[in-house]
Amino acid sequence: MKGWVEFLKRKSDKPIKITEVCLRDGSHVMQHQYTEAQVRRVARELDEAGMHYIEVSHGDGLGGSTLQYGKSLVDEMKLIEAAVDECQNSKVAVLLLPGIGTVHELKQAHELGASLVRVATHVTEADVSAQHISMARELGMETLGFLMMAHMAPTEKLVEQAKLMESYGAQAVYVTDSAGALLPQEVKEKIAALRNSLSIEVGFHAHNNLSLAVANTLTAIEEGATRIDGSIRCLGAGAGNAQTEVLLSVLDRMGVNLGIDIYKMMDLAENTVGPMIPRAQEINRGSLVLGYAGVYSSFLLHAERAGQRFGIDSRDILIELGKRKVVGGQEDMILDVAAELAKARKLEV
Ligand SMILES: CC[C@H](O)CC(=O)C(=O)O
Ligand SMILES: [Mn+2]
Repeated sequence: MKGWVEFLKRKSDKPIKITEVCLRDGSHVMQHQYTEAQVRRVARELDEAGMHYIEVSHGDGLGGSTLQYGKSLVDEMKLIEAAVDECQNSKVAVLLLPGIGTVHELKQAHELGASLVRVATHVTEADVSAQHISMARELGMETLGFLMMAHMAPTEKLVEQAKLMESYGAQAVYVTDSAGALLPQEVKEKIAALRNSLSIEVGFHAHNNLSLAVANTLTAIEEGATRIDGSIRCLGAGAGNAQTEVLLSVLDRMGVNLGIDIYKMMDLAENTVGPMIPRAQEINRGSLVLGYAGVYSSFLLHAERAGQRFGIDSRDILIELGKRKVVGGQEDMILDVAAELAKARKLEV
């Protein structure tokens, strides 16, 4: 494996940095009901294990605690403050989706000790991140761009959008595989294109809907991605992310030691996070079909309801929605598609 490590060094001179997202992406799974005690314990144990960054926010980012996105049990600012309080070395990160979170919340999180922000937009809408990226830089925060649903844009478009984020001041841009739909070859192509076109770091955020999260993350690293996300025990939306303790174990076997204690991560997964999760994170029919169709997890329930109403298999609805490249906020399309499919089938009979 020495060859692999040498190969990686040629791809990037920057060290790989891991962001643990269970306290943010996992908030979706916890239905935003994290208690302060849970956040304190997870943050403390991650810190003791040597985790580089710990992301803490509502699942939909700062300001996400609303009726529309799900109310948090505990104000996320309180949770951010608690995580900062527990961390001696790990840095606390936050997620911000312009339109959901505002500069006001960003300043508040920064005052409480969050030192890194990822400003997230749909993969074709980087232009809405300009103000938030520049404000975060003014605050002195590490500021990274996060291009969600990356499978929906051709590579040239992704590069164009990442360049916009770079021009606004982002210090890295992530390829975010929100639906867990990217295939290894696509990850390779997208990360390589960004590495060749940007002068900043490139990151990768995987989801495990097609059981490819760890494999895709290794491919991203091989292509020079240095900002990497994982969720311990797969505690992230849908089928979860690259399982952090598994990814770290594989990297260690490959000769890449990131200074994070693997035994401590395994124990944290087993004794702390496992018992906290409402039900085991698995790739069930729902998460699989979301990855297969390439649509947001918020569409699943609506598609199932529409399927029942129109007598159509919800998988057919989701696949058609994927083909039409629907984005979050276009949930009204679900009924249209279901009605169209039902009509077409009646005509066929
Ligand atoms: C809605 C925000 C989303 O959970 C961000 C993210 O982690 C992703 O797109 O994968
Ligand atoms: Mn995610």
